[in-house]
Amino acid sequence: MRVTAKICGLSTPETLDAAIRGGASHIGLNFYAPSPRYVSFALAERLAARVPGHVARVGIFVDPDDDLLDRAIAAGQLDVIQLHGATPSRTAAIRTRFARETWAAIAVKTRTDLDGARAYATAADRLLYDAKTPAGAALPGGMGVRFDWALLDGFRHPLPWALSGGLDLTNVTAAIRQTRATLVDVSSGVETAAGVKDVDKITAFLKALAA
Ligand SMILES: O=C(O)c1ccccc1N[C@@H]1O[C@H](COP(=O)(O)O)[C@@H](O)[C@H]1O
Repeated sequence: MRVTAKICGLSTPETLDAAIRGGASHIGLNFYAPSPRYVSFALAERLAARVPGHVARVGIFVDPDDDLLDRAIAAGQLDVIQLHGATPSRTAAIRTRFARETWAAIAVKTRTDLDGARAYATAADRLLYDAKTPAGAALPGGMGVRFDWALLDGFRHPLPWALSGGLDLTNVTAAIRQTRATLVDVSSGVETAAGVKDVDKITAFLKALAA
């Protein structure tokens, strides 16, 4: 079973290049202003220009308006829109309007949260199961929180999916073995501090997938 990875929240050429060199299938550019991984349109444009055609550029958004999406898609040459906090109807509208592969992030803590994924079956192209961050947390993702992967046991996925939330070098192999994920997504697990990606951590994480 081949497993691919999205390295999310990249904001420097060095770490972006490490993700590409290491074989990431997707790279993520974060357009949520409160995030420590936020990239301006100008930076997104410079980073996107370094990404070869076989690597998909994913934009991360939290309930974005159309203007932000317009500008970010152009700047980041985005192939994929990753939505946090968007309702199924808004997700479907974005997918139709922008004609991009669209991922719905599902914030998971309980089986009921997971069941909520079904509402996106005709709205999105892929589900990103991510851990629900604590009430009052500054961000809806990117906080290194993981959910109980056993919740995925026997779940009938309504769409292709990816596993996210608190993954790192120490747990990604077990996560794949347990969930049978074929696409994993990591952000804080390849950082030395919030928003500071690390070339060696990115390289080691991607190497673990190839082993
Ligand atoms: O990373 C962020 O700052 C962020 C902000 C707003 C929404 C999502 C965000 N990150 C996404 O969260 C998941 C998991 O991150 P982690 O590996 O647990 O740190 C990942 O998909 C990021 O795209």
